[in-house]
Amino acid sequence: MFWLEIDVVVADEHRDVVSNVFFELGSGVQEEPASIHSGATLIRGWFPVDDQQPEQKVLVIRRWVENITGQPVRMEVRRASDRDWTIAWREGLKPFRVGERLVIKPTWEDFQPGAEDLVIEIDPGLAFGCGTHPTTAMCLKLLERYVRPGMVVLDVGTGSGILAIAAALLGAATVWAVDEDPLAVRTAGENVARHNLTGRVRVRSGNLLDELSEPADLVVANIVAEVLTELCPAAATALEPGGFFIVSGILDKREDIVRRALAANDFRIESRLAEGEWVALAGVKE
Ligand SMILES: C[S@@+](CC[C@H](N)C(=O)[O-])C[C@H]1O[C@@H](n2cnc3c(N)ncnc32)[C@H](O)[C@@H]1O
Repeated sequence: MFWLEIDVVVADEHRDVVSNVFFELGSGVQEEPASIHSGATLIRGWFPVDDQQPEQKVLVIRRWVENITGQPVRMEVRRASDRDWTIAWREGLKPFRVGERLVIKPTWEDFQPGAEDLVIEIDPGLAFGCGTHPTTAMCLKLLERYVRPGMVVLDVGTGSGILAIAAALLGAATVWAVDEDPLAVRTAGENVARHNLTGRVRVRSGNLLDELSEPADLVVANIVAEVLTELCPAAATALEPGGFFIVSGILDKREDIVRRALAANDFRIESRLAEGEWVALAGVKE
């Protein structure tokens, strides 16, 4: 594993959202005015990457940033010396509640649960998904609303595994947790094992949508809008009529393209949550 130092210049209006995404992708973040571009900010982050797959990490980061800015961005990428940015970041993270019953507890913090609480002990490690990002929190709330005991759930882009673990704690019989990033697959596997859920939550690389051996009752994906639209046809095939597709990672200005792709694949939108610029939708397969 090594670190990449990445600079990106964005208009000031996008500064907070891009910084937040850098943070959630496991990076420390520095911001400074980009002097040659008035009204623009240079955002610098340090990202841990797998030795085999640096280009993939850069591609994921680029997708996120361009999804926010709505246009191609110039990114400068350098290899950086080791530094443990995760330590300062970890200190800020405390147990917190999402929805009615779910509690997110960082592994290194203490928490006394109530009788009804479902505690997700998470170490995001090098993957997205410590629960603080609005898109993750909204997916958790929608899972609470839609997961029923015995369901087969597919979590596409599992990151830290947080949504897959939540689905299992909410009663899903089988959860497939998949990600194209090998660091996420490793981190999710560790988080699932910590909950003794390895029998019910199966972590795999890839997206599995095309090769699932049994129909799913619910698919959840917290990925940028463009990727969600690409996933819609396969999600429609994986789900029986009446099945649910929960999607987030959608900026409000991109909501239209996701709604269109859902409608084109016979999903009727049943729930919409919004927080800041982010949107989550739940569709039912007709
Ligand atoms: C924003 S993170 C979501 C993590 C977690 N599910 C959450 O809600 O906090 C998106 C994840 O999707 C993965 N990903 C992106 N495109 C994918 C695809 N086409 N198939 C599988 N995984 C994908 C990324 O590697 C990343 O781990």
